[in-house]
Amino acid sequence: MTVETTPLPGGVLITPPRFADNRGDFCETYNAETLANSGIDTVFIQDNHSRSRFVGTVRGLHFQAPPKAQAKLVRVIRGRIFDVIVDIRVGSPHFGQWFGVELSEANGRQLLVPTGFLHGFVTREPDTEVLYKCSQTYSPAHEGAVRFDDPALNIDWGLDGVDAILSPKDAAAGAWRALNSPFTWEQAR
Ligand SMILES: Cc1cn([C@H]2C[C@H](O)[C@@H](COP(=O)(O)OP(=O)(O)O[C@H]3O[C@@H](C)C(=O)[C@@H](O)[C@H]3O)O2)c(=O)[nH]c1=O
Repeated sequence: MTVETTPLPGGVLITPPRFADNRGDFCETYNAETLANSGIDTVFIQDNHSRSRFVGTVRGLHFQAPPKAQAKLVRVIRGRIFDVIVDIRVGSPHFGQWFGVELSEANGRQLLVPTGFLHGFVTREPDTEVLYKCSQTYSPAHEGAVRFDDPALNIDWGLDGVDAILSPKDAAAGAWRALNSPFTWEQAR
């Protein structure tokens, strides 16, 4: 398993090995023990699967507030996404900074999204399917969102002229400057 840090401490890229033979290939997509050996001991209690029909579908930027804050382990089983995290831990030296990476069926990469981050992605292929594990269950009462294209965040989604497709909820998401983040850097350390 390859474990790579990202410019945002806590955000980690994980690539489990694939073993190919004449039948195809095999991969352990999740192994708690292997992850723990790399210092990742997050307990995941919910699995999600989203399917997006069109290129340019944006889901995000989302978080859940404590006590329902979620860490997520994100991967793609069909197609491609550009997956984005934003540090919203007040007092963090990286507060307001974003990091994005392509996750695809082909590259088998997984992004660990820690608590204290916004998360969102844009699809780069039609019929893209994303699987992710969550460390907390879904709680609409604790949900928060920030507009994905807020100029203050200046995220390069790579849309290249493609119109973003959003849920009504995401289209109505608030501005970055209006976010009252419930996360602090101190708690995260
Ligand atoms: C996220 C979620 C949604 N739902 C329901 C609510 C709604 O009817 C439908 C679609 O929900 P949403 O529009 O919130 O789905 P979506 O926009 O895909 O939301 C997800 O986006 C990505 C980026 C994340 O990081 C996730 O944590 C989650 O926020 O599914 C659940 O039942 N459980 C869940 O865990």
